[in-house]
Amino acid sequence: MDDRQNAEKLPAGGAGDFAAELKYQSGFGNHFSSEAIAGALPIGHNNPLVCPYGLYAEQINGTSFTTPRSANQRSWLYRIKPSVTHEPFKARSPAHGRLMAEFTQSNSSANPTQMRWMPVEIPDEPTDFLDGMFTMCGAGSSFLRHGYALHMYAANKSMEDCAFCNADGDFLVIPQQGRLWVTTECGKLAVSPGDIVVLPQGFRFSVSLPDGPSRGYIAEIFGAHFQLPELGPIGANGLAAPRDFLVPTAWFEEEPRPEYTIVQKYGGELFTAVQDFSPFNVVAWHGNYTPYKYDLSKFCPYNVVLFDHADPSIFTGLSAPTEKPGVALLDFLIFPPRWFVAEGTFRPPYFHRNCMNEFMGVIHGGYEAKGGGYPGGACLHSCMTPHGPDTKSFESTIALGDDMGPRRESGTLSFMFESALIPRICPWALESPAMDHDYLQHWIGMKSHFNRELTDIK
Ligand SMILES: O=C(O)Cc1cc(O)ccc1O
Ligand SMILES: [Fe+2]
Repeated sequence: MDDRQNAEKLPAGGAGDFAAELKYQSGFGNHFSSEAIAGALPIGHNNPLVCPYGLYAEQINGTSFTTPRSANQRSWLYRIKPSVTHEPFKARSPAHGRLMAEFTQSNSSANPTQMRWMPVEIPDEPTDFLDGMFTMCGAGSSFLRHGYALHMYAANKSMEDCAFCNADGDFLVIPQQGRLWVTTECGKLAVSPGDIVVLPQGFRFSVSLPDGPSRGYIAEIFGAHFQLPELGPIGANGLAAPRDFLVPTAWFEEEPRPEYTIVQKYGGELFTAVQDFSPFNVVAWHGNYTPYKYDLSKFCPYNVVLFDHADPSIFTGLSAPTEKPGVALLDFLIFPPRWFVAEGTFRPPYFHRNCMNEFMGVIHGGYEAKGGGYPGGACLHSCMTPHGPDTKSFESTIALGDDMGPRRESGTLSFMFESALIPRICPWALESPAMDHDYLQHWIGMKSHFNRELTDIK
């Protein structure tokens, strides 16, 4: 339990601190409701002729109107001014240049090589969350509502007088260094390394960096939303529990904001629209389409208790499905601190070739295979590209022989995204100074242990 109790969380800060005052609602996919002023939420009516306090009613739909009820997602926001009250959208100048939402032969590369990137440098020049984001790889198209993009970010300053709105897809953000204070239309979320936050398509949000230098990972999915995985024979409990997902409570600001900019990502390009008020003017809301956060230390891992190595799908925290049962558009797998107890078993991740595509990152500590990993770095093993324990891990595991005993891997937290869609790599990711060109060296020197006399398995 020690990692969970001592989970590295930064102090909450003093009076007036963003995080200290926050209240959340708990649950996954619930029909939530919240009001910042008592009586602001119309009861028994979504769209009254006149809303309480003269608020405007506005619906945000995260699924088509006609999506079956079990998957339908929408919320009603009661706001001081409607979102439409803004100047025309214009292409942002300068253009961003390192974001992609449609992966084609002309803008990105097919490359099956095992790839690893060292931890990303945080820039010296003032850079906010939006400008600090860059796409690493992805597949499919936002326009066709099928695919994903994997981004990283490295930033050092808060977004000011501007909110981001992603029309392309849902973001799942994984801070690795530095807290994120995220203001959304549904309220505020304080997110620390070790937490994740999901910002669904279309919600306006602004990110402050209370710790300055910050970096992390962002997965974006087009045309799907994350769900909790089925538990099958695991039973009714285990892995990520619905009640550990936290949803904000209504918070609003009403002061005029003469030059407030909405930056809309649409087809991977950025557009800006100026308005004279804050988009965070929602006094009350209700619905099941909301941002949410999750503390990864709450994840309850299951695994083998006698022998062999479970497939990593046992670590699925959230899953965005395709139309094929059991085939993910993007699974999010959590590798938390845990016990290794399997007897007579080669415990590190096995040698593997997968029809799926695997992208990994490290939040803290290391990862026991593939030349280790570094916090803030990343690696990609695409469809059918071999990977597995590096020479050193293989030899040292074999050398330990039978008497490994139960061993606790502490102080570690890493994750993997797994997708059926083959990623294309962005040119700036291939040319990045963080690219580890020696990655394959980790498997050099694997020697043959083939011996016709060795007939028993241990
Ligand atoms: O390290 C990896 O690449 C991920 C991974 C984990 C695991 O437990 C088994 C196979 C596998 O590919
Ligand atoms: Fe794998």
